[in-house]
Amino acid sequence: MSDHASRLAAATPRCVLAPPSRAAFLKVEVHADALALAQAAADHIAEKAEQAIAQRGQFLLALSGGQTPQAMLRALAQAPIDWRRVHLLQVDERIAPLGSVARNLTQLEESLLAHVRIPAAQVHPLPVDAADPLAAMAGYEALLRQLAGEPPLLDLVQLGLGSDGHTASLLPGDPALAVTERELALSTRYQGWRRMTLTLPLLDRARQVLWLVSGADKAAVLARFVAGDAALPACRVSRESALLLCDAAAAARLMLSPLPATPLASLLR
Ligand SMILES: O=C1O[C@H](COP(=O)(O)O)[C@@H](O)[C@H](O)[C@H]1O
Repeated sequence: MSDHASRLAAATPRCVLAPPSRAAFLKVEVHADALALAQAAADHIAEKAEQAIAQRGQFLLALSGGQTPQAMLRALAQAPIDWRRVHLLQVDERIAPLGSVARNLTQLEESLLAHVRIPAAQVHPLPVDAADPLAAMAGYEALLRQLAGEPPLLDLVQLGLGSDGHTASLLPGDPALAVTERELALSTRYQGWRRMTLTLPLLDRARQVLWLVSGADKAAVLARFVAGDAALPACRVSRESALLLCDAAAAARLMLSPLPATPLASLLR
């Protein structure tokens, strides 16, 4: 861990505001390491689940794939969540065979679904196995409207940040980034697979977007993301209801300001 990162973690400035401009303000929490980050993310999701269930009777949660969420999924499996009231959706998925290690669903099943009592009918994998993916996508959009209203509004969407600045399967230069009239889109081939992804309007509408970023290999792209580098697909996602959780290694290149105990802090809650 760099000196800057250790100081950041040691001082435990868990809540910080990342400038550069008011419009780009992002609430950030830095945690000491990947394990602390995973636990914090699981605790946060459990808290949001409790609130949503108390207020609306259900919790609509969309989870990303990749390596970063794995520890969080294991922590989530131990969290006090009423899974009977949860609907679980995927943020994105590779068009790969069922059970393949390339599928985000495979890891979701191993790390979370095998350990919690969520009714099978409330797990909604993206329909990448369909013979006609476009028709299946329309069906999934209808399901979203049925569960989450018109237009659909998810309670919490957890997003990751790829080293190239992609998030979900919204990839640099991909036409799926420009889709505004649909809730789902297909990407071009990327690292061997075409993918299905939630689109920007659906992500932007979520009651909360929870970013999860871990590891020194993400420090450079995270600094660009926090600074609002418009070249990154991840920077296209609204920050209005966003919270970024990262570990100190990923935060090593961030310049952050402590969240003041002023009216501004309450505005951001
Ligand atoms: O390809 C993907 O990568 C991103 C980032 O994954 P990470 O392990 O580097 O955090 C992920 O958010 C997305 O769901 C996944 O399909």
